[in-house]
Amino acid sequence: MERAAFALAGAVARELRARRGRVVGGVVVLLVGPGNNGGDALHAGAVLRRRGVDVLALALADRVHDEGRAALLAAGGRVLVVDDVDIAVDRARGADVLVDGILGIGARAGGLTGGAGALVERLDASRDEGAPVVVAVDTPSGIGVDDGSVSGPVLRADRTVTFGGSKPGLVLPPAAHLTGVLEVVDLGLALPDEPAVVRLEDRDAAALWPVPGPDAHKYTRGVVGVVAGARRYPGAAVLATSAAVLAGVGMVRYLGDVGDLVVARRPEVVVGPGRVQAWVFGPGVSPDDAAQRRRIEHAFEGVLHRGEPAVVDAGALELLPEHVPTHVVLTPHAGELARLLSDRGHRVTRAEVEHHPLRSARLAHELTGATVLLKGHVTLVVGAGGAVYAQAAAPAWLATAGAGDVLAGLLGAMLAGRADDVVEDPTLTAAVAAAAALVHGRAADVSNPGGPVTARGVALALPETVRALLADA
Ligand SMILES: NC(=O)C1=CN([C@@H]2O[C@H](COP(=O)(O)OP(=O)(O)OC[C@H]3O[C@@H](n4cnc5c(N)ncnc54)[C@H](O)[C@@H]3O)[C@@H](O)[C@H]2O)[C@@H](O)CC1
Ligand SMILES: Nc1ncnc2c1ncn2[C@@H]1O[C@H](COP(=O)(O)OP(=O)(O)O)[C@@H](O)[C@H]1O
Ligand SMILES: [K+]
Repeated sequence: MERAAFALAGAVARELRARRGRVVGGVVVLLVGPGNNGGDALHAGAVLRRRGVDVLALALADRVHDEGRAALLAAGGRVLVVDDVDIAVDRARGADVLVDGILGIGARAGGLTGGAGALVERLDASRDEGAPVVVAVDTPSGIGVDDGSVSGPVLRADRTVTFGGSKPGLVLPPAAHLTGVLEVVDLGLALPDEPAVVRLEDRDAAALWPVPGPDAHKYTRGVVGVVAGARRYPGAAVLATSAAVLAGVGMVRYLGDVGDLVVARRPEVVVGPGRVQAWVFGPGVSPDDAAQRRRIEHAFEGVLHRGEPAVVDAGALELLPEHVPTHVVLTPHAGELARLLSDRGHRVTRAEVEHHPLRSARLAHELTGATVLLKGHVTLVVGAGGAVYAQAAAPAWLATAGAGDVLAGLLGAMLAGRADDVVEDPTLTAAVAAAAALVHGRAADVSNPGGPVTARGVALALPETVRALLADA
């Protein structure tokens, strides 16, 4: 606990220096709950008090960590037992830094209730320019530590100082939005080898990228077959094929009704059937389009019997066979996932998927056998053996029509390049899908850092994004 408290005090001191230029004379208010999480906050408060910081602990439980409380008082800090929420709000608002030590990994489901819940709700509703910086101890209090669920009020943190190792809830939506900058403090504890939820870094994505060897030719690099678009939605075909071409693949084949347009925009694309190593089904396809429907149903034969990997997006999700291998990747957004689950007897709404994205993606994986990539601000991937990835590299500007078509084409190219590998190693598909989400988000930033992006711009930025990723690895 001592090590945790020192690291936490260090993080708070840095925030004080950033806000006021100096640590001495800063005002820190600790929100203290009943357990060790509150104990960490109190011990950190004692360290800060000895550095000349004015520290007030608001005790939000009948009893708080005895040793921590004694340490803070011995250092000259103050403890106020909260029985009036108005007074607590007033004190908390006067702080430079608020330390959220209400609950950590011991939090039960159901979120913050009582005085703590009321206080947090009031504080979160009044965050303006001058509001205190919030540093969460271990986790923002009240989140679902194992599944990222949010079932009550949570004080959004600017920074979370977490101990021993990251926790699933800190990277899973919706709680991931409440974490702020994540700082992991190594306490030298023995932790399980594999964290339950993985976020790939740039160098992981680089290692997964299908880089052609010196003796490569177009068929060894892989051919991706794209069944997308219709007279009504020709753009989806252009975007999906463009992304596949620009991600780098041996060849892109297009099957559909708008081949002329696709070739006019991307002369590299070959129109018509032939051997492929991986498929992209669905962008811009409506399930009532009989011709595209036939093409997709026919191509699924290859997926089921010849082991061809596939990306199943948008309109093709409704054509998914009952059960498919894990080298099939579904790429729904929350609305499409709600539809897919409802069609299979689990009635859920889009809002329910957004509230419980991990549970929903897991259920879809269990029901279909497919690897499931659920798109959103944090993109989740659930694959073979229940492996979970959570990628959050994308700017919100990426939420624009056609961006999903680009992701489908990009992922199809990656799967075509590693088709044998993903069939041989079922766990690889989810990693490749997570890498595609990472590259997609990075490409949005590369196309126009900090500003609006277009789906076409994201596709055009893929070559530069991949080059930089490989160069830095
Ligand atoms: N486990 C470890 O190895 C370490 C833990 N540390 C700290 O200890 C924390 C965990 O401590 P605890 O296990 O004491 O758990 P917490 O401090 O998270 O809280 C547990 C207490 O809160 C109550 N409680 C739980 N959910 C509640 C809810 N929804 N509403 C009201 N009351 C609720 C419980 O009855 C219990 O009294 C970590 O988050 C971290 O800050 C650190 O000191 C470092 C090492
Ligand atoms: N708030 C957000 N922040 C970052 N990325 C987002 C956000 N919302 C959506 N995205 C991403 O934008 C893309 C949108 O895809 P999708 O919903 O399929 O759109 P479309 O079908 O029009 O192409 C997905 O890759 C998704 O992960
Ligand atoms: K906390």
